[in-house]
Amino acid sequence: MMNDAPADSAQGRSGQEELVIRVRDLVVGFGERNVIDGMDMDVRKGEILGVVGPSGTGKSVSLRAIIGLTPKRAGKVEVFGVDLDEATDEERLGIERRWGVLFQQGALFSSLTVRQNVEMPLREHTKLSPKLREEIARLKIDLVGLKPDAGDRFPSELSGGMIKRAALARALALDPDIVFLDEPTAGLDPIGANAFDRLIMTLKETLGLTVYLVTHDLDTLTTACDRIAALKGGKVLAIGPMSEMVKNDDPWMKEYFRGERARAAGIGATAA
Ligand SMILES: Nc1ncnc2c1ncn2[C@@H]1O[C@H](COP(=O)(O)OP(=O)(O)OP(=O)(O)O)[C@@H](O)[C@H]1O
Repeated sequence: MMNDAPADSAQGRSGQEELVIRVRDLVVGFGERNVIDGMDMDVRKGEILGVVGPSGTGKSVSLRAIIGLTPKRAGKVEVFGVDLDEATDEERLGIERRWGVLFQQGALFSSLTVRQNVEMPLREHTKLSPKLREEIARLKIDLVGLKPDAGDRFPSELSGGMIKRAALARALALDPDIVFLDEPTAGLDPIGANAFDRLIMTLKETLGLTVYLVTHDLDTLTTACDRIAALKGGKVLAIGPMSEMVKNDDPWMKEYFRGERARAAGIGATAA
């Protein structure tokens, strides 16, 4: 199979990429069912890792389990070399400050303006003055390509693309090293989705972000992702660049990466 050899430590061995997230034997379930059932995953520093898989296979659950929003039944999650189960409250908080999350549908507070939404993590995690918080929120709103007046608007007054950008601005509020994005281009038209992909790539390049990106979007996978992790049956079926994905003979992988939609997106031409 095409799984990359796991590195020995979160620091990485010499000559290997540095890992920022290291997941081993992760099990997450609800009721009698384990949705994630023995998942291993390495996320390298500075990469955009696209996470794909059949609907309901546990992509969002994997994201939520890594950040601790959904409890795991077994396994280990290390972020920046720290085992989150063994971290002190202080260490854990320190790590939480180093990641930002964009949930599906943006999940902005509807009663707050965009600027107040972006300020929220700064209120929770810092003692900055209101003036400084507001200034930082303005900068983040600008960074994601929204006009300054968008800051005064409420989420209900924004287009789908603007909501995603506003949610991204909030995810970037604390200058994170990692961002978790759950289907950021879902519901956007192709032009809006493409612009969002470019924004993520620019932020990765300029800010050195590591990105865990759950998506169904073949264009995003081709344009933005350095590597792809395909989940199936609660495990990582394959992880690697697109050039490896298109050669995988698993039936779902074949259909997804070499089927009609993939061909329309210009993928598959590189398949053997
Ligand atoms: N809080 C929960 N309680 C019970 N079941 C849940 C919960 N959260 C997720 N699930 C179940 O876990 C499975 C995986 O859900 P998840 O949202 O991770 O899928 P996904 O791979 O992201 O799918 P999609 O591509 O359709 O968004 C689904 O069957 C879902 O119903």
